[in-house]
Amino acid sequence: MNQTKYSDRQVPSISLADFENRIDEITTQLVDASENVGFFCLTDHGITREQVDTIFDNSAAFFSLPDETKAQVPFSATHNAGWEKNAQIRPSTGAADQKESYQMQFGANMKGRWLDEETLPGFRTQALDFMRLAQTVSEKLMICFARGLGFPDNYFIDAHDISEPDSQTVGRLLHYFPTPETNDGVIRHRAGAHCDWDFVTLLFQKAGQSGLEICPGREATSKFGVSDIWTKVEPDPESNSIICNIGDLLMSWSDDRFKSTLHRVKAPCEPGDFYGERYSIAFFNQPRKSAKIQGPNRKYPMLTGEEFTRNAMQRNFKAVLEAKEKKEGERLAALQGPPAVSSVVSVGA
Ligand SMILES: O=C(O)CCC(=O)C(=O)O
Ligand SMILES: [Fe+2]
Repeated sequence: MNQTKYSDRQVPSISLADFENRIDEITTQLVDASENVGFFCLTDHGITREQVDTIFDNSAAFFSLPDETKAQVPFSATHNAGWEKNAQIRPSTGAADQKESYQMQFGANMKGRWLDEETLPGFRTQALDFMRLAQTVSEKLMICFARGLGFPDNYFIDAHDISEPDSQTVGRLLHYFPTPETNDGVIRHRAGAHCDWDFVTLLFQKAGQSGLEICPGREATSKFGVSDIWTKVEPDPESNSIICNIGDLLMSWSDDRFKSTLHRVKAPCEPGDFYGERYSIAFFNQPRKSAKIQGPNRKYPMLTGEEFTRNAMQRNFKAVLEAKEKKEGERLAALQGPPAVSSVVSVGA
């Protein structure tokens, strides 16, 4: 395997301190980061280290439950919510990520996808409390993005209203399994290269559990940045910062002015890589189903939030199926036997 090429690109750091008085200054910084990098680091965001630790404790408690218990709240591709294990096949790899994840929402999509209180006392309340904190931070970003694009301040906040039953915003707990350090010839993927399809993602990492890498979209020369130059984004417990990235939705809503950026959690395979168990938490800002999505210059036809999300899910699902079909075609060509039946799921931002 060729060695991964790296460079130390600067991920801009943006402080939300004294937000009310600094909105315009923060807007300028956010617009610059969104136009040029697609990733930025938020500090002074108001979520304390203890609050982040608490949700990571809840995440560990959830994932330590037996699979049969977690399977009571299975992932649904229609609702983009629930638990999956070793089931997310990324178009960039055509193979399942070696991880499990649990996606939670505020609205009707979550019906029947919470474990009961006896199984995991306090979990639901604390998870929703944390998601509300992430929403509060997100709404500050939304005001800035609205100003940057010439929309009224509340424009994106209304389109992402989590108190409405058609909210599609997702809090995602992720748990990557330890990877054997011996070279056993098996190629494993943690989170294959992808762009998120949401508005903006807030990512919480744990100290020492590295692996997140980015390849800014304007610099990637291949669809999934396979042999491109990547940049490691290390967790920074000192600053308690949140890593944020622009998703496809905001890219489209800004008429491509802001860039959705390729990223991955690298499958460890080179010296210095982190092979241990890894936990992370992502908060994907998704539009209400009824939101109307169109950029200021109307570059793309108007879509509802429901249509945008459905298209994104289908795009991923289609690419996965095509990858599977291609593989199967190759297998059949070699074997000349009957086709095998298999099932796949597509999940994520
Ligand atoms: O686990 C991470 O650090 C990143 C996860 C991610 O990119 C995703 O779930 O979309
Ligand atoms: Fe992602």
